[in-house]
Amino acid sequence: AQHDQTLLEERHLRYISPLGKGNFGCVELCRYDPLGDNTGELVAVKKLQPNKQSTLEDFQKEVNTLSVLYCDYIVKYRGVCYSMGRLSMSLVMEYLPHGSLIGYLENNRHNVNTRRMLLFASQICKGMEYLQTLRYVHRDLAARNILVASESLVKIADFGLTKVIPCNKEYYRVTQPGESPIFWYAPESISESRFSHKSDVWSFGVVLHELFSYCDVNCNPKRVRKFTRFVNMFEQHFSLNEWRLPAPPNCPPKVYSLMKQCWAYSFDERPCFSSLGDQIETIMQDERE
Ligand SMILES: CC(C)(Nc1nc(-c2c[nH]c3ncc(Cl)cc23)ncc1F)C(=O)NCC(F)(F)F
Repeated sequence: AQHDQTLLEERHLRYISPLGKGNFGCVELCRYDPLGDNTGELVAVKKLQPNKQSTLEDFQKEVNTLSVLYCDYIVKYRGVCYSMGRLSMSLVMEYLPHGSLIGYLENNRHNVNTRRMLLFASQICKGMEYLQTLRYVHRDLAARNILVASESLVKIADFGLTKVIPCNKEYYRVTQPGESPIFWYAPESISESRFSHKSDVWSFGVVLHELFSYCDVNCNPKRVRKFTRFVNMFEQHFSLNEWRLPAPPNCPPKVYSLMKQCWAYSFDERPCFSSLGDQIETIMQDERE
């Protein structure tokens, strides 16, 4: 698809407040207000600061990725904005007022029930299924990268680490793995830096666990950064004694079994996103009765 290079003018971007730090840069809440009368749209602006980790072409790839994605369950791209004579660029996305899933679940614990979690899980599944049709591997699927659009709609965001799988292969091998959020990584991603749709499925299992534990940090360890000396400990944990996260409190057994399917040690035993979506729909039916 032709990359949609919607060019937005920096002079119409009104800074409002900081939103957070993502992969490759900070993200700010702005209003894109060409009429100058405050009727413009609120947007999330990801400013790239080229540094040792990320270059302009990394950022251009993220823009190209997001600009061809049209899906209800993926954060919408609004355009790019160049400043300082194209020396720095910003990725402009729709602003979702409820923020990331982590904050939302922590603040709305009481009124998010099993059915709502299953609805969110099925939407993330559909978004991942769509990504897969374009041969994209997200590589950073985690509750912190899911945005809440409304109390009944979530969207996948932060495509800074997303890669396209080459046509003649079923996986993507990362050459210089930077800091890696290994708690969400499949074993083959930790030990061989190998990423595929099936490693995204592993991460989806972790997102399911985060969802059903209301992203309660006591239910899962903090973000552990990859230190090579821990790698083999993690690997033997996963394969030999089948170490897996315990079921979150009050998690329906059928949902925990979904998580365990996603955490199959060998990636070809893990379900695909369409099968996961079907299984979630079935569990939703049972929950409705
Ligand atoms: C780095 C950044 C800013 N972090 C946060 N964004 C938003 C946040 C709140 N509303 C938003 N609308 C759009 C976007 Cl791209 C972000 C937000 N809220 C809290 C954040 F920490 C982010 O991009 N996180 C990944 C994402 F949550 F988007 F998956």
